[in-house]
Amino acid sequence: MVNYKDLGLVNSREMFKKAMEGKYAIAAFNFNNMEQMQAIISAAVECKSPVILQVSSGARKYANQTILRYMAQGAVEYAKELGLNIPIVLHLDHGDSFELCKSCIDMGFSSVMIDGSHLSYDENVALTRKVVDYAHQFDVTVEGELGVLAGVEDEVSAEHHTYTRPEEVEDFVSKTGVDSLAISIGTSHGANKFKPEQCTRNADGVLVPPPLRFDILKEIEKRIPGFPIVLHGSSSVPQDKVAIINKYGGALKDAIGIPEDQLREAAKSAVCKINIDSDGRLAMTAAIREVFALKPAEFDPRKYLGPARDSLKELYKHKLVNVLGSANTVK
Ligand SMILES: O=C(CO)COP(=O)(O)O
Ligand SMILES: O=C[C@H](O)COP(=O)(O)O
Ligand SMILES: [Zn+2]
Ligand SMILES: [Zn+2]
Repeated sequence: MVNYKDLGLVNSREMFKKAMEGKYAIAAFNFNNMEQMQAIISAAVECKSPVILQVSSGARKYANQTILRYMAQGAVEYAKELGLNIPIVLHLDHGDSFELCKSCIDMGFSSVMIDGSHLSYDENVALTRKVVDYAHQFDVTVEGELGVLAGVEDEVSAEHHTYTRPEEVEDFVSKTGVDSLAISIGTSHGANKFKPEQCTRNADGVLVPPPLRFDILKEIEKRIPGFPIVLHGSSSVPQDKVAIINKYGGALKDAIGIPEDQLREAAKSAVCKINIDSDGRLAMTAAIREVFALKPAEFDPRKYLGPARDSLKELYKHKLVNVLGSANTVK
């Protein structure tokens, strides 16, 4: 048994409280390897921002949960070495069982998500409550979810959005005791968030996605005032990265994300945590493809993972400074 407090990590409670008061959001960036972790931490330190290191089920399979936990522990030391002791949360993304959440809590995660959104309402409440009861003994914070994102939610695939029903949130929050709530208002995972036929085109012929359902968010805020809300599937799918990938042999078709203006607006509301994974994947892939295309004689992984890490760091800094607004909140 390891408690996150002994590793220098923090839970999300204080972070979300400040984000709510300061009208900004905390970035939760997914990581699977050293370069991603370094890019996240160095960006957050330079921006004087708190940050959430997020571990998905795919990351656990790819990199191993224990290794990722040690990397997060290393991240705390790394931040100090870079010159600022920023608050860092180690969070389990889309936990799908009590056992998985327990194993993360027992090995030093400071926050977990239990995603019961695909279950019946009553089953979701019961599972989430069970995780909260365990987690709170160790002061670990818990994110629950109501509503299903379109596309692929880990192994759970949903054909259509099932938007969060505002009339359920009060009951869910009070029965489960969760610390934050992920909702569905039109975002989805991956780099193809909308089909072209769902979009309109602007004067330049560029696809414009349908707006997020801010009306649902407002209704939720009214029913649970001051309660931290989480937005999954919040990559913006930068078109310059998509263009570089396709220029150098990639085949991304109709890639489209959530416009940054809408995330900026969300960050000012009760949305305290915004999840971004796909944008980092695009930044890394674009940088690596470019090196492969322009320097075909390179075979030292550091010669392409290095530029990928630099590009990731720039992307993360942009998110913290220009989109989520969490920069300069750590003294
Ligand atoms: O929600 C996410 C992780 O839980 C990531 O969403 P994106 O695929 O939009 O980056
Ligand atoms: O929630 C989805 C995340 O973007 C990560 O998914 P993953 O399991 O492929 O790492
Ligand atoms: Zn879900
Ligand atoms: Zn997600």
